[in-house]
Amino acid sequence: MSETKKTDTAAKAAVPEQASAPDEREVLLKVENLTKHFPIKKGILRRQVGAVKAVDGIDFEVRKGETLGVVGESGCGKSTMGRVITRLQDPTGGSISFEGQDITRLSTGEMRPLRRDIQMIFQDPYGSLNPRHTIGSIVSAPFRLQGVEPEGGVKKEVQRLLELVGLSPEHYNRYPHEFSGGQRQRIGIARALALKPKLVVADEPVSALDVSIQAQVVNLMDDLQQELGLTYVIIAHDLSVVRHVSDRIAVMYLGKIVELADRNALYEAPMHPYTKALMSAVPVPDTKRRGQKSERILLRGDVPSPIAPPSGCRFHTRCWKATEICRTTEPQLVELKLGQRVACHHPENFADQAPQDTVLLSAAKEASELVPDEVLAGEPEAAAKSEAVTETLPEPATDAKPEAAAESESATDAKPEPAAEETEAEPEAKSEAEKETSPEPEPEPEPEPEPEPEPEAAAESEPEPEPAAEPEAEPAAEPEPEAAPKSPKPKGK
Ligand SMILES: Nc1ncnc2c1ncn2[C@@H]1O[C@H](COP(=O)(O)OP(=O)(O)OP(=O)(O)O)[C@@H](O)[C@H]1O
Repeated sequence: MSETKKTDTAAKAAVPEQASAPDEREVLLKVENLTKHFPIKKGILRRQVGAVKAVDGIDFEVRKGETLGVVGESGCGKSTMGRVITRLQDPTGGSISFEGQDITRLSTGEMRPLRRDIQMIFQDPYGSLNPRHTIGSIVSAPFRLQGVEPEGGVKKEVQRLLELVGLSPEHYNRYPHEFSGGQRQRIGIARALALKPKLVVADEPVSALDVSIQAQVVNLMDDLQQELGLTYVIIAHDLSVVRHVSDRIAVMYLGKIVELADRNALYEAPMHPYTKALMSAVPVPDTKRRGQKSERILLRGDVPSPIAPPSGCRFHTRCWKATEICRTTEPQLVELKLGQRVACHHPENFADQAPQDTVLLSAAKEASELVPDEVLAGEPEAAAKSEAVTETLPEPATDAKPEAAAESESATDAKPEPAAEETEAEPEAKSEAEKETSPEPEPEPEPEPEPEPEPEAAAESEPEPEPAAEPEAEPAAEPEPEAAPKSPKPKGK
């Protein structure tokens, strides 16, 4: 992350103002038109009757040393995207290249050497560590699986890794249940870093943690990035975590990227209405802005089903600016400002892309509501209603579509649930995905299928003696390590 800062500073000196310099760093990961559809099968013959379009044509790239944040509501396909780009799941279509090598269709065996370079950190620090294995065994699994003998021996290296993530080398022989959530996540991070990966995909790395611990883990990841030159893709369901750590942010909605921009551009002038609505969910800690007028955007309605996404722009059913073109024509993700790609016919903070199309869809008039903070503050029910909602920054005047903007003074309930039909989707596929993250106390050591970065899979292959009974050690091994700063360090500061 410091590298980013240095790059930015150098770039600013070299290019004319206003255009933030294009990032010249080498592309590490490139994803083109990536899709992942889970088939829905019915009947005795298990005929395919549809598909959950979890990821439905996304393009992005990640440069060496940068952090790409991926945000979006639950069910928009973030985790699926993470599992597909790490090749824990096979894509349905599109391409993934890592360091210029096409890895889209590599077999398990062909992927094995690349497992060292591409690692994943999982959301659930309780579920992702095998409770029957010691910390030493868990963190050393990648060495065993890859047949790597670190200099000085595995034990010494594991103890060094434990220290690196702020744990004590003495923890080597302890079991996961002896640790707090934050400590467990550190163990997961140590395991992910064991083979010095180039790319780390972190799927909601802190959302299962207590708020007071979240900042410690975020700061740890930040420090490790600087120390080890890591490249991160960090997945989160809201903007408050990724805003501190990301260089660029991709906003996903129903399997698509709707906006991809530098962090600052996204925060200062979001262009997609959905980004704006999401941002209205981020509390504004900035004291300078506290006194200013702010309002919350309440999105109405649920996220539509990824089985049958809406035509045209997928957000049109919940967008307060939607016109006929939004219903009929899918907007492409295009770079409207330098470093800011948006898929919208009527973007915020920019000229309208379809100025001739001015008649709002009737649904748009009720799609959302802007509720001033004062109103919410004064009305308990209104405040309760807006639980899932946010504060938005004072809206910069929308140059395009003033009527639409005016119409947009209406409200929404954010955070809908994924469609119920989804549960019907291909059970085998689902269980495969679950396998990846569930800890499941396996009966006995199984033959190792492949050196997946996947924790349990890795841990399970361990032919270790099981503790006869859960070791009756004192519960919390230790208080959270080192007094880390309470709040995440803003990136680039
Ligand atoms: N293995 C699977 N089989 C069938 N459908 C799946 C599978 N995995 C995910 N899905 C569906 O794909 C869609 C996207 O799910 P995904 O978990 O990627 O979303 P997400 O944005 O990460 O959500 P969350 O933040 O809740 O994890 C959802 O509708 C989900 O039900």
